[in-house]
Amino acid sequence: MEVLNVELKHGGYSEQKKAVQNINFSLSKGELVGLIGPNGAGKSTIIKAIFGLLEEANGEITLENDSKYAYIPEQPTYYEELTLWEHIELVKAVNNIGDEDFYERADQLLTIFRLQEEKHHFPTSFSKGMQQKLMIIIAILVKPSLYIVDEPFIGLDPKAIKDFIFILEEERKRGAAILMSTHVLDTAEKICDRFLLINHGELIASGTLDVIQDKSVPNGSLMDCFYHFMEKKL
Ligand SMILES: Nc1ncnc2c1ncn2[C@@H]1O[C@H](COP(=O)(O)OP(=O)(O)OP(=O)(O)O)[C@@H](O)[C@H]1O
Repeated sequence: MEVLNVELKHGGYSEQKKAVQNINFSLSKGELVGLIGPNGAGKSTIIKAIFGLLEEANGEITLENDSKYAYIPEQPTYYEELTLWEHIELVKAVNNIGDEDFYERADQLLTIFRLQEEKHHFPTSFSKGMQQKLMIIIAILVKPSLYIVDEPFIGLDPKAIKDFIFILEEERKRGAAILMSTHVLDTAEKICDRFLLINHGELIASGTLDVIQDKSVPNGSLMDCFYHFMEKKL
């Protein structure tokens, strides 16, 4: 069953210049799909199009009925005047989450990500990695059907990356679909079911690693395949 369907004819930041075109893909329940491509390829533009935040867009984005989505941005955004715990309270109120185990889950996540001692501190005093963890925690608490995650692996320490990957696995078992943009190809290769390779604003290859290898470097790593496509396009 599809959680997200993207049929983007073109999109960009002005009428004259299209940043992305002919981007068609969908995400099924429980799938983790990697959005891969070099700097400036159009990954963030596609994410903006999904959220309806693009100045110029032509196409159709369909989200499964009544499904909640959560965005984990690369650059953390937070309220300076709220503590970590107040952010958690805000997520509960805004999303009308009545789960009895909400606070228990929140506490578990604070323990996993080693933020218990900072529970009542303001995120302005946090490191970038700690702020990223706050973004991750509040996204998970929403129990979304769809996660859109922008470069989670730069900034998080190795333990946090391991814990985050484990939690994503659990979320997938619950049925959540995940679209993840990343440059960390060795990790993407290990955890993603499928890949969408973007270059110069177009979807140049998509599918499982096997399918991508068949079109580029047989038995190659995702990195080998990526280089192959980049060289071909230059
Ligand atoms: N706010 C903006 N205004 C005008 N053009 C933009 C804007 N943001 C991005 N672009 C252009 O759109 C194209 C795609 O950029 P995008 O940010 O989607 O790339 P990306 O794949 O996310 O890159 P990165 O890996 O560096 O994050 C680029 O040519 C970029 O210059």
